[in-house]
Amino acid sequence: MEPIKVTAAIIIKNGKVFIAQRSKDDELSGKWEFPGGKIESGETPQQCLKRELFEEFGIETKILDYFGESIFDYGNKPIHLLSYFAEHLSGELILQVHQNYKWIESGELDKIDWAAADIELAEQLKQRLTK
Ligand SMILES: Nc1nc2c([nH]c(=O)n2[C@H]2C[C@H](O)[C@@H](COP(=O)(O)OP(=O)(O)OP(=O)(O)O)O2)c(=O)[nH]1
Ligand SMILES: [Mg+2]
Repeated sequence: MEPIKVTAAIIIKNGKVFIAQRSKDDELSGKWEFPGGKIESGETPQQCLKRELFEEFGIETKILDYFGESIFDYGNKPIHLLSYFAEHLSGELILQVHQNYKWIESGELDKIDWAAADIELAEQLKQRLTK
């Protein structure tokens, strides 16, 4: 089956990484993620990510460099997660779909209860940021 393409943002501010917790009525309830969402037809990954960050948090962002990817199958549908660094330009963060968010130190990246697809990505990010 063709994987579902999903974008994920790595937003870093004052040395801390932004992560969000999926909501209670979600398939991956309580798990933490790099926020983003499914790429819609005709969209580039960068356009998708900018749209998702506005829809989910009401923030304007600039999408920066590609970081890395992860392919994971939760059982019914493989997910191809594409991550990009992003800068928070403006707008107060307001949760629209998540139950919580936090800014974490890079050293905490391997201590989070991640959605399974994110574990490898978080590990790669920790190596990148702590070296
Ligand atoms: N955005 C995002 N999704 C992730 C991550 N890790 C992970 O397993 N996923 C999975 C959860 C979902 O099954 C799938 C799609 O992400 P999503 O629920 O954010 O999609 P979306 O914002 O477009 O929401 P919807 O329209 O489907 O409700 O990707 C991640 O770090 N970020
Ligand atoms: Mg989403």
